[in-house]
Amino acid sequence: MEGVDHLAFERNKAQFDVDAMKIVWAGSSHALEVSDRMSRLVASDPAFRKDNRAMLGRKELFKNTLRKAAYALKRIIELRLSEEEASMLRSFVDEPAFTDLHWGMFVPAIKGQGTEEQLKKWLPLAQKMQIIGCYAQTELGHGSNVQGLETTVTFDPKTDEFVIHSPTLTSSKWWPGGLGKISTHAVVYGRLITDGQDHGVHGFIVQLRSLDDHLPLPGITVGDIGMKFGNGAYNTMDNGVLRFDHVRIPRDQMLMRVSRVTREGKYVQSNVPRQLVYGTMVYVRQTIVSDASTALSRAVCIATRYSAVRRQFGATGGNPESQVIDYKTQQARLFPLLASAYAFRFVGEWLKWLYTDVMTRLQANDFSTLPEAHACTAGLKSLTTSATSDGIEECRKLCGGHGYLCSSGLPELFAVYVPTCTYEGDNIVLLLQVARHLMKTISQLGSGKKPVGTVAYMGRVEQLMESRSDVQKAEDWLNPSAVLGAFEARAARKSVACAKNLSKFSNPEEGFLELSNDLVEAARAHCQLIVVSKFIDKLQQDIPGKGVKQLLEVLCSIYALFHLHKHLGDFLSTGCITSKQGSLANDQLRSLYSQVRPNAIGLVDAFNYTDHYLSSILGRYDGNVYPKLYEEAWKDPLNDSVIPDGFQEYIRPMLKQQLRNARL
Ligand SMILES: CCCCCCCC/C=C\CCCCCC(=O)SCCNC(=O)CCNC(=O)[C@H](O)C(C)(C)COP(=O)(O)OP(=O)(O)OC[C@H]1O[C@@H](n2cnc3c(N)ncnc32)[C@H](O)[C@@H]1OP(=O)(O)O
Ligand SMILES: Cc1cc2nc3c(=O)[nH]c(=O)nc-3n(C[C@H](O)[C@H](O)[C@H](O)COP(=O)(O)OP(=O)(O)OC[C@H]3O[C@@H](n4cnc5c(N)ncnc54)[C@H](O)[C@@H]3O)c2cc1C
Repeated sequence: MEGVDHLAFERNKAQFDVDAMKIVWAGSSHALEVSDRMSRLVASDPAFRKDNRAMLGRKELFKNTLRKAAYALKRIIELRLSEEEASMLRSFVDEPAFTDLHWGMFVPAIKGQGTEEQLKKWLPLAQKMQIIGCYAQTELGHGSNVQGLETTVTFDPKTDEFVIHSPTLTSSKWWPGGLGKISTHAVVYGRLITDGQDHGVHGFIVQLRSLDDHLPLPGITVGDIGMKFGNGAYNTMDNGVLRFDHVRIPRDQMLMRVSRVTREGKYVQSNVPRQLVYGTMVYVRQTIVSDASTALSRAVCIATRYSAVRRQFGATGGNPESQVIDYKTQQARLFPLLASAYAFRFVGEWLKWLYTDVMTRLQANDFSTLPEAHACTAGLKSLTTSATSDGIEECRKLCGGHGYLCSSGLPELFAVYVPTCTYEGDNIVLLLQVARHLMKTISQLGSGKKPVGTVAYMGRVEQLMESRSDVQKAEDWLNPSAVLGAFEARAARKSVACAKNLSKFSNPEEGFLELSNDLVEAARAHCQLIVVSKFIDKLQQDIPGKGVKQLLEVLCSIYALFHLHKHLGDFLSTGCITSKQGSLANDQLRSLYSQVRPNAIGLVDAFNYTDHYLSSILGRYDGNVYPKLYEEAWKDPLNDSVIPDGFQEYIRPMLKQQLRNARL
């Protein structure tokens, strides 16, 4: 039935102010107003239709993406949208495109690594999209190991130019988004060589294609690397391959904030740490954490609404069957994901603050918080993207068979999302970076250096090695200090155990390789502690709205106790809690799930997603699932004709032959 809200009875159950929660989710009333306006603008414009993506072939799909990108820019200019509004509009278009890399990496790379002069020259061109850029770092043979890149950039003092060359097949740039077909320019990373000396990896602005006819410039071979996972999905992006054959660029196209090459060919390092060459990755990892909460909340919104619509078993006395959301097993799978979506939102907010703070300090030549920023962005990127990818897949299963249909929105969401576990740093490689930071922190404890920021708890390591949880009844686990105490003790003990084992190796690098599994686990425990503690910090703020804070407290406890239950082995084997306390946490979880149940639909409504953005029949706001699923099936091109192409050609003769054989 059109126009009827099939979920109204669920919405009436909410015990909190959903509109106030929308503001908390968006970050502020202003952010909510802008995102609401931009999402409706996109949803109401047929040019941004996206329900046919899975049916399109690669070329059609790609052309469609280019049309949308050009149209989005036209609308941004016509409507005189601010930078904030434009960025929101692009995100609600919801289609991976070359513009993600242009705005998300090319522009930030120039901003972060360019000199004032370079910013003046390149930023206006990029911001007006008079040039389109990408981020060309990864090579066919080298991705994680950035120091291992092979592309050479050799200074030629005779002409005051750099010569860029791809000396081997494995040095071909491979993967950069937007590179394959569209970018006119790239920030290319290669080994800087002056006077025969290799100075390691640096970034350079390189023009790839003519601004007149879009053909590759001399010496450049460039193309798309081919179809990727899933139909539609990330295939709207032209991930590319690029080779250089002694391509020349002017000296002033080296990004020279960190170090520079003089006219005479002298390599000069500034006082800025060389790791700033990796700055763009830190920036993007930070944004990926907030995006994780968006992707997970989309999947959770679909699975929650559908779980309230779907009924199986339990029809008694003429009553309808039970809503599957009432099954405790469904709640125990779904509600921790709902809690994780909120947890990632708040840790993402905090990480944005940390990043902004580091940037302000860098301007004042204070580089002291850079290692913390690197460890936090790397670790939280890893933790949140792995949990979100697994969470989207769990949401698909929570929707039963219908979750496997493209019209559920979940297969495409998963296919688009899952490479976040790999790009911008493989998740295991990044956790190993966190582990290095933890081991370094522990090794410096003896020197009197006080750990600060997210490793400050290591300063209390002696106390944490001895501490015992004082939880005696299930409700004690609602106390934030009980939860924090357990998570801090577990993280500290896992790191200390690694440090002790490492000290047994005469060669620390050998030890690091040998113990890498334990180190990854220690890093994960540390990152979970950060998420829990930032959720708790968020709850210290003034949060207005009837029942909003109380419900967030419930979600915070669910996030923490779910992970305590999931990693019970860790908590028990490190002796942080007893098995009795572990089972009390589980008892408390059951009660928390019951508190979420009447509020579940309200909590996903608070994400304020339009049906266009969700792109899911199962997650429709009005819950009118079955008639729409039925309608949608008939739209499949296979149903255009009663008898499909190929039947007369292959199946009819086969049937006839089989019938003939049977008669013989
Ligand atoms: C649905 C519609 C919307 C669509 C949404 C799509 C979203 C669009 C956005 C993006 C699209 C996708 C973008 C993907 C782009 C990419 O993938 S770009 C390529 C990214 N590549 C990587 O991330 C490579 C990973 N590897 C590394 O980062 C590093 O090489 C490493 C961290 C593994 C370090 O290797 P190592 O060789 O050990 O390090 P060194 O270089 O020797 O340096 C060691 C010291 O430097 C410190 N350090 C390392 N990284 C950083 C950093 N980033 N910042 C600060 N410091 C850093 C490290 O801690 C060491 O310090 P110490 O010496 O003090 O121990
Ligand atoms: C969709 C997509 C978009 C991308 N976009 C861009 C882009 O715009 N620009 C760009 O430059 N790049 C881009 N990339 C490349 C991406 O950044 C790399 O693929 C990523 O950094 C992982 O590196 P890799 O492929 O070399 O993986 P590998 O390092 O080869 O990983 C393979 C396996 O080895 C393991 N491994 C590697 N090193 C270690 C270690 N030290 N210890 C333990 N295990 C290890 C990994 O965990 C993994 O299991 C993109 C990739 C994808 C998939």
